Amino acid sequence: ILRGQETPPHQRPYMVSLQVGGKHLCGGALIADQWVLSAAHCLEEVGNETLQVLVGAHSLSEAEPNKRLVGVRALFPHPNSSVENNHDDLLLVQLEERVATNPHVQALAFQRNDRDVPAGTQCEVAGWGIISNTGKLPDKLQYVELAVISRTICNTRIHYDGAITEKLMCTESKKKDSCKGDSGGPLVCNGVAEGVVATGSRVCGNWKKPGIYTRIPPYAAWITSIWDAARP
Ligand SMILES: NCc1cccc(NC(=O)c2cccc3[nH]c(C(N)=O)cc23)c1
Repeated sequence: ILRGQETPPHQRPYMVSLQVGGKHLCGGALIADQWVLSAAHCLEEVGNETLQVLVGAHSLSEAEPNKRLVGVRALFPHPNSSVENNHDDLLLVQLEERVATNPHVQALAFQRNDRDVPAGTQCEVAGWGIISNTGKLPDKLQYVELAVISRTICNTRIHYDGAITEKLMCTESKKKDSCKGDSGGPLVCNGVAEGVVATGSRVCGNWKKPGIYTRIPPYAAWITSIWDAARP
Protein backbone atom coordinates (compact mmCIF):
# COMPACT_ATOMS: atom_id res chain seq x y z
CA ILE A 1 0.00 0.00 0.00
CA LEU A 2 1.53 3.33 -1.09
CA ARG A 3 0.74 6.52 0.85
CA GLY A 4 -1.63 4.70 3.22
CA GLN A 5 -1.51 4.42 6.98
CA GLU A 6 -1.29 1.70 9.61
CA THR A 7 -4.76 0.33 10.33
CA PRO A 8 -6.08 0.42 13.87
CA PRO A 9 -5.10 -3.12 15.04
CA HIS A 10 -7.57 -5.87 14.14
CA GLN A 11 -10.16 -3.46 12.70
CA ARG A 12 -10.21 -5.53 9.51
CA PRO A 13 -10.54 -9.01 11.05
CA TYR A 14 -11.20 -10.53 7.60
CA MET A 15 -7.71 -9.65 6.32
CA VAL A 16 -5.33 -12.60 5.87
CA SER A 17 -1.74 -12.93 4.69
CA LEU A 18 -0.94 -15.76 2.27
CA GLN A 19 2.52 -16.97 3.26
CA VAL A 20 5.25 -19.24 1.93
CA GLY A 21 8.17 -20.16 4.17
CA GLY A 22 6.91 -17.71 6.81
CA LYS A 23 7.06 -14.82 4.33
CA HIS A 24 4.11 -12.63 3.27
CA LEU A 25 3.19 -13.24 -0.35
CA CYS A 26 -0.28 -11.88 -1.00
CA GLY A 27 -3.37 -10.54 0.69
CA GLY A 28 -6.70 -12.30 0.96
CA ALA A 29 -10.05 -12.07 2.67
CA LEU A 30 -11.78 -14.59 4.89
CA ILE A 31 -15.24 -14.95 3.28
CA ALA A 32 -16.39 -17.96 5.35
CA ASP A 33 -14.92 -19.84 8.32
CA GLN A 34 -13.04 -22.26 6.04
CA TRP A 35 -12.59 -20.13 2.91
CA VAL A 36 -10.29 -17.32 1.78
CA LEU A 37 -10.68 -15.32 -1.44
CA SER A 38 -7.46 -14.14 -3.09
CA ALA A 39 -5.84 -13.82 -6.55
CA ALA A 40 -4.79 -16.74 -8.78
CA HIS A 41 -1.58 -14.87 -9.76
CA CYS A 42 -0.37 -15.36 -6.19
CA LEU A 43 0.19 -19.05 -6.91
CA GLU A 44 2.85 -18.17 -9.49
CA GLU A 45 5.24 -17.37 -6.66
CA VAL A 46 4.57 -20.54 -4.67
CA GLY A 47 6.32 -23.30 -6.60
CA ASN A 48 6.15 -26.56 -4.66
CA GLU A 49 6.55 -24.92 -1.25
CA THR A 50 3.77 -25.00 1.34
CA LEU A 51 1.26 -22.17 1.27
CA GLN A 52 -0.12 -21.13 4.65
CA VAL A 53 -2.68 -18.54 5.72
CA LEU A 54 -2.08 -16.12 8.60
CA VAL A 55 -5.35 -15.07 10.26
CA GLY A 56 -6.03 -12.64 13.10
CA ALA A 57 -2.82 -10.66 12.55
CA HIS A 58 -1.94 -7.01 12.71
CA SER A 59 1.85 -7.34 12.94
CA LEU A 60 3.46 -10.01 10.75
CA SER A 61 6.25 -10.59 13.28
CA GLU A 62 4.89 -10.04 16.80
CA ALA A 63 2.97 -12.60 18.86
CA GLU A 64 -0.67 -11.51 19.06
CA PRO A 65 -3.75 -13.07 20.63
CA ASN A 66 -5.94 -14.92 18.07
CA LYS A 67 -3.17 -14.70 15.46
CA ARG A 68 -2.44 -18.08 13.91
CA LEU A 69 -1.02 -19.72 10.83
CA VAL A 70 -3.51 -22.12 9.24
CA GLY A 71 -2.78 -24.83 6.69
CA VAL A 72 -4.45 -25.20 3.32
CA ARG A 73 -6.68 -28.14 2.47
CA ALA A 74 -7.25 -27.24 -1.20
CA LEU A 75 -6.61 -24.50 -3.74
CA PHE A 76 -9.16 -23.50 -6.40
CA PRO A 77 -7.72 -20.99 -8.88
CA HIS A 78 -10.37 -19.86 -11.35
CA PRO A 79 -10.20 -22.31 -14.31
CA ASN A 80 -9.82 -19.48 -16.84
CA SER A 81 -7.10 -17.60 -14.95
CA SER A 82 -3.78 -17.42 -16.80
CA VAL A 83 -0.29 -16.04 -16.31
CA GLU A 84 -0.65 -13.95 -19.50
CA ASN A 85 -3.34 -11.54 -18.34
CA ASN A 86 -5.47 -10.57 -15.38
CA HIS A 87 -8.68 -12.19 -16.57
CA ASP A 88 -10.51 -14.27 -13.94
CA ASP A 89 -7.62 -13.69 -11.54
CA LEU A 90 -9.35 -15.24 -8.51
CA LEU A 91 -8.29 -17.97 -6.09
CA LEU A 92 -10.39 -19.73 -3.48
CA VAL A 93 -8.36 -21.24 -0.63
CA GLN A 94 -10.01 -23.96 1.45
CA LEU A 95 -8.42 -23.92 4.91
CA GLU A 96 -7.49 -27.23 6.53
CA GLU A 97 -10.04 -26.48 9.25
CA ARG A 98 -12.86 -24.06 10.05
CA VAL A 99 -11.29 -21.15 11.92
CA ALA A 100 -13.01 -20.06 15.11
CA THR A 101 -14.34 -16.56 14.67
CA ASN A 102 -13.47 -14.02 17.36
CA PRO A 103 -12.97 -10.22 17.48
CA HIS A 104 -9.75 -10.63 15.43
CA VAL A 105 -11.02 -13.26 12.96
CA GLN A 106 -14.27 -12.57 11.11
CA ALA A 107 -15.60 -13.29 7.62
CA LEU A 108 -16.27 -10.41 5.21
CA ALA A 109 -19.46 -10.29 3.11
CA PHE A 110 -18.95 -10.12 -0.64
CA GLN A 111 -21.19 -8.38 -3.18
CA ARG A 112 -23.51 -10.68 -5.13
CA ASN A 113 -25.48 -7.95 -6.89
CA ASP A 114 -23.79 -7.55 -10.27
CA ARG A 115 -23.93 -3.74 -10.63
CA ASP A 116 -20.92 -1.44 -11.08
CA VAL A 117 -19.83 0.49 -8.00
CA PRO A 118 -20.59 4.12 -8.97
CA ALA A 119 -17.58 6.20 -10.01
CA GLY A 120 -16.46 8.42 -7.16
CA THR A 121 -17.40 5.89 -4.46
CA GLN A 122 -14.73 5.88 -1.74
CA CYS A 123 -13.52 2.32 -1.18
CA GLU A 124 -10.62 1.00 0.86
CA VAL A 125 -7.90 -1.56 0.35
CA ALA A 126 -5.62 -2.98 3.03
CA GLY A 127 -2.46 -5.07 2.85
CA TRP A 128 1.09 -5.85 3.87
CA GLY A 129 2.38 -5.04 0.38
CA ILE A 130 5.27 -2.65 -0.30
CA ILE A 131 4.86 0.87 1.06
CA SER A 132 7.40 2.51 -1.26
CA ASN A 133 8.61 1.90 -4.80
CA THR A 134 11.96 0.97 -3.29
CA GLY A 135 10.20 -2.18 -2.11
CA LYS A 136 10.03 -1.44 1.62
CA LEU A 137 7.74 -3.94 3.36
CA PRO A 138 5.62 -3.00 6.41
CA ASP A 139 5.32 -5.16 9.49
CA LYS A 140 1.84 -3.89 10.36
CA LEU A 141 -1.29 -3.90 8.21
CA GLN A 142 -1.69 -0.75 6.13
CA TYR A 143 -4.81 0.63 4.43
CA VAL A 144 -5.74 3.40 2.04
CA GLU A 145 -8.99 4.97 0.81
CA LEU A 146 -9.32 5.07 -2.99
CA ALA A 147 -12.04 6.50 -5.22
CA VAL A 148 -13.56 4.30 -7.92
CA ILE A 149 -13.08 5.61 -11.47
CA SER A 150 -15.49 4.75 -14.29
CA ARG A 151 -14.67 1.98 -16.74
CA THR A 152 -15.09 4.54 -19.56
CA ILE A 153 -12.33 6.72 -18.12
CA CYS A 154 -10.18 3.72 -17.22
CA ASN A 155 -10.44 2.47 -20.83
CA THR A 156 -9.18 5.66 -22.42
CA ARG A 157 -5.86 5.51 -24.29
CA ILE A 158 -3.97 7.34 -21.57
CA HIS A 159 -5.00 4.62 -19.07
CA TYR A 160 -5.74 1.03 -20.17
CA ASP A 161 -7.00 1.63 -23.73
CA GLY A 162 -9.97 -0.72 -23.69
CA ALA A 163 -8.45 -3.54 -21.58
CA ILE A 164 -10.84 -3.11 -18.64
CA THR A 165 -13.64 -5.64 -19.16
CA GLU A 166 -16.96 -5.59 -17.31
CA LYS A 167 -15.37 -8.10 -14.88
CA LEU A 168 -12.75 -5.55 -13.82
CA MET A 169 -12.93 -2.18 -12.07
CA CYS A 170 -10.49 0.67 -11.47
CA THR A 171 -9.61 3.05 -8.67
CA GLU A 172 -7.57 6.21 -8.65
CA SER A 173 -3.83 5.68 -8.27
CA LYS A 174 -2.44 9.20 -7.88
CA LYS A 175 0.22 8.59 -5.22
CA LYS A 176 -2.11 6.46 -3.07
CA ASP A 177 -2.36 2.93 -4.53
CA SER A 178 -2.22 -0.79 -3.91
CA CYS A 179 1.11 -2.33 -4.87
CA LYS A 180 3.31 -5.48 -4.92
CA GLY A 181 2.20 -7.81 -2.15
CA ASP A 182 -1.29 -6.32 -1.90
CA SER A 183 -2.55 -8.57 -4.73
CA GLY A 184 -5.40 -10.80 -3.60
CA GLY A 185 -6.62 -8.42 -0.93
CA PRO A 186 -10.23 -7.17 -0.96
CA LEU A 187 -11.41 -3.78 -2.21
CA VAL A 188 -14.09 -2.93 0.35
CA CYS A 189 -16.81 -0.40 -0.47
CA ASN A 190 -19.42 0.42 2.18
CA GLY A 191 -18.36 -2.60 4.23
CA VAL A 192 -18.78 -5.14 1.44
CA ALA A 193 -16.03 -6.73 -0.70
CA GLU A 194 -16.58 -5.53 -4.28
CA GLY A 195 -13.19 -6.41 -5.75
CA VAL A 196 -9.88 -8.24 -5.38
CA VAL A 197 -6.53 -6.50 -6.00
CA ALA A 198 -5.17 -7.59 -9.41
CA THR A 199 -1.50 -7.12 -10.24
CA GLY A 200 -2.39 -5.47 -13.53
CA SER A 201 0.23 -2.90 -14.40
CA ARG A 202 3.25 -3.38 -12.15
CA VAL A 203 3.50 0.34 -11.76
CA CYS A 204 2.17 1.75 -8.51
CA GLY A 205 1.15 5.26 -7.56
CA ASN A 206 1.11 6.60 -11.12
CA TRP A 207 -2.20 8.30 -11.94
CA LYS A 208 -1.88 7.11 -15.57
CA LYS A 209 -2.12 3.47 -14.41
CA PRO A 210 -5.17 3.21 -12.14
CA GLY A 211 -5.40 0.28 -9.74
CA ILE A 212 -7.12 -2.73 -11.32
CA TYR A 213 -9.44 -4.95 -9.28
CA THR A 214 -11.26 -8.13 -10.25
CA ARG A 215 -14.97 -7.47 -9.60
CA ILE A 216 -16.46 -10.12 -7.31
CA PRO A 217 -20.20 -10.17 -8.32
CA PRO A 218 -19.58 -11.86 -11.72
CA TYR A 219 -17.97 -14.75 -9.80
CA ALA A 220 -20.53 -15.19 -7.00
CA ALA A 221 -22.01 -18.30 -8.69
CA TRP A 222 -18.53 -19.78 -9.22
CA ILE A 223 -17.69 -19.24 -5.53
CA THR A 224 -20.92 -20.94 -4.44
CA SER A 225 -20.35 -23.85 -6.86
CA ILE A 226 -16.89 -24.50 -5.37
CA TRP A 227 -18.33 -24.36 -1.86
CA ASP A 228 -21.11 -26.80 -2.73
CA ALA A 229 -18.75 -29.29 -4.39
CA ALA A 230 -15.86 -29.17 -1.90
CA ARG A 231 -15.19 -31.85 0.69
CA PRO A 232 -15.78 -30.31 4.16
N1 LIG B 1 -2.17 -1.02 -8.21
C1 LIG B 1 -0.97 -1.52 -8.82
C2 LIG B 1 -0.52 -2.85 -8.33
C3 LIG B 1 -1.35 -3.69 -7.52
C4 LIG B 1 -0.83 -4.92 -7.09
C5 LIG B 1 0.47 -5.31 -7.43
C6 LIG B 1 1.25 -4.46 -8.22
N2 LIG B 1 2.56 -4.73 -8.58
C7 LIG B 1 3.17 -5.93 -8.50
O1 LIG B 1 2.60 -6.91 -8.11
C8 LIG B 1 4.60 -6.02 -8.87
C9 LIG B 1 5.07 -7.27 -9.32
C10 LIG B 1 6.40 -7.42 -9.65
C11 LIG B 1 7.31 -6.36 -9.51
C12 LIG B 1 6.84 -5.13 -9.05
N3 LIG B 1 7.50 -3.96 -8.80
C13 LIG B 1 6.59 -3.07 -8.38
C14 LIG B 1 6.98 -1.69 -8.00
N4 LIG B 1 6.02 -0.72 -7.97
O2 LIG B 1 8.15 -1.48 -7.74
C15 LIG B 1 5.34 -3.63 -8.33
C16 LIG B 1 5.50 -4.95 -8.74
C17 LIG B 1 0.74 -3.25 -8.66
